[in-house]
Amino acid sequence: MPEGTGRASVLDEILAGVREDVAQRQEAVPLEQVRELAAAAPPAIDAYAALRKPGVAVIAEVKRSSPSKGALADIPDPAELAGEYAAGGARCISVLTEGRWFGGSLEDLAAVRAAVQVPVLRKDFVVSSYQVHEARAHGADLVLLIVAALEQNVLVGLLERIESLGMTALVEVHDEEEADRALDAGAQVIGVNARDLRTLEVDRSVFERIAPGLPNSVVKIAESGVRGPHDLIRYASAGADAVLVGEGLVTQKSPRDAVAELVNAGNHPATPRPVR
Ligand SMILES: O=P(O)(O)OC[C@@H](O)[C@@H](O)c1c[nH]c2ccccc12
Repeated sequence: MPEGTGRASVLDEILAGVREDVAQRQEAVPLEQVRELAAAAPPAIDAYAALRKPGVAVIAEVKRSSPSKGALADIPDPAELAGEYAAGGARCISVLTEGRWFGGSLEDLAAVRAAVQVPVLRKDFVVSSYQVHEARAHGADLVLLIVAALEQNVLVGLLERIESLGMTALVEVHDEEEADRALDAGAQVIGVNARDLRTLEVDRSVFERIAPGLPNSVVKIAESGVRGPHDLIRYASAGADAVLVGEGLVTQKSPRDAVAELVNAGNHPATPRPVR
């Protein structure tokens, strides 16, 4: 609990629910069984390589609702939406699998996996290796790890588990201290979230502050707050290899065109390239 507030942060509340839900799923399907399903899944796609290709990558997110905005879009068929995203040129698809606040599920992840060829991210509040095996069993290539939610030793353990299953960890940070922890843990793909998960406030300058301190070998992803091409260009100017976009796409009449517009901006000769 943050000092002096007397109330858990949003992140703490979300994590408490996630722990309950994981415990329930583990009752129903024991770890051993999920491990076997993960081992039997087709191999993960190399997301690091995909995100390092030229041009600013667009990671398009399947997101029904959020703690800050409530309901965003119904999304009756996540596979169809993911297909639209891929047709628009999305380099990667992010699928929220948290149910209580974001309206997602592992079924959404599996449906999206079956519908597209590009890497797929399990976007959730991962706190145990059970969830990492679940991610792989449902076809994930990338798994989000949120530094603010994890003790350092747990972060390191989960990152190793993700890599041991052939997947890539997207390690999310919100300040310099968290960025140092991500690098210490060995993160190769770092997402800077403009939204503070404790307060839900969006500050797009956070990426500009943190990105210059990250090594060139690290894939740098600007997360949240991309409303259109101008935000992508702003993040690209600060060194973003990729942007992760949810609300700005699910609320569009044509998510495919909206992705294509972002991809075009990211490929434009005037858009700054990341330094390698
Ligand atoms: O909808 P936006 O502002 O485009 O944001 C997308 C993504 O960055 C956001 O959904 C997100 C970033 N990190 C998270 C961690 C958990 C849940 C959600 C997120």
